[in-house]
Amino acid sequence: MCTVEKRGDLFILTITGDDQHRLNPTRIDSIRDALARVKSESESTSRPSALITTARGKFFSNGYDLDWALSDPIRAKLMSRKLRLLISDLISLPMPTIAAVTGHAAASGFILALSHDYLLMRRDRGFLYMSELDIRLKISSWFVQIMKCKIASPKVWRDVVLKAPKITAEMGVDWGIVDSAHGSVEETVEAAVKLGVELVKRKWDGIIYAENRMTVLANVVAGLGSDETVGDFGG
Ligand SMILES: CCCCCCCCCCCCC/C=C/C(=O)SCCNC(=O)CCNC(=O)[C@H](O)C(C)(C)COP(=O)(O)OP(=O)(O)OC[C@H]1O[C@@H](n2cnc3c(N)ncnc32)[C@H](O)[C@@H]1OP(=O)(O)O
Repeated sequence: MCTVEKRGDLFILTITGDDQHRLNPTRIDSIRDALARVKSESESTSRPSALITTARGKFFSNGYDLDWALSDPIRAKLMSRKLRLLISDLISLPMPTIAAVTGHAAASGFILALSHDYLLMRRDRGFLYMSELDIRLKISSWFVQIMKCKIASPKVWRDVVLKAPKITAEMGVDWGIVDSAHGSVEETVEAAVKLGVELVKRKWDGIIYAENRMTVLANVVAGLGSDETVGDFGG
């Protein structure tokens, strides 16, 4: 499901498996467990660190596991609640976070990538794709909150949700979604490591870093807990 490698002061969380890395409770729990290990280790050493999240294979994450969820509304609510807990873990993590997107990231998989402080992406393979319109699902209101906090342009919000484009890394850089595009999986991860090392050099206090991130993302934090998001079945 996922592994965590310590490389110097960096934690590299890799979503594993040759499937689509669909977000169901089992996979979400495994990522949350990995984040809990990262948090606890960083607190025990009290050394500044940074998290890089990447994935093996063709997919970063192809979004919710709808096959699992569609059989029962309770399952959909559970999946949504667990994803909101995972995003909350990321937003409150006491270190900088970098998504090294080396494959497709669709809908909640896109949101998982976007919920990192930085989003680096492979140029030749992989789409960021908010697919709800194409698959006849109502987008979650809290997804839009995250997009509005992370992407500057209302025209981009409109296009991402109401045109459901398959966004490449280069398009993502142009639209202000992706921080940088890279030639291969290796180059994307290498660039993420380089960025992580630079950020760790600043020796910020992790608690203060997390508090400031949550202040910047206050609207997202508020949306993660509200029952409204669960009620609208928007995840
Ligand atoms: C009773 C229950 C009540 C309701 C229950 C509700 C459920 C929950 C509540 C609702 C929540 C709302 C919010 C929803 C959240 C979700 O997560 S829902 C799930 C969303 N997931 C999806 O919809 C999946 C979307 N993914 C896809 O459509 C595809 O997997 C893909 C991402 C488009 C990839 O397609 P695929 O064909 O597999 O891709 P490839 O073969 O890799 O590539 C296709 C061609 O494109 C070329 N290519 C790939 N990357 C690039 C690139 N970067 N640049 C250029 N070209 C690229 C690739 O080479 C292929 O080209 P060809 O070889 O020529 O075909």
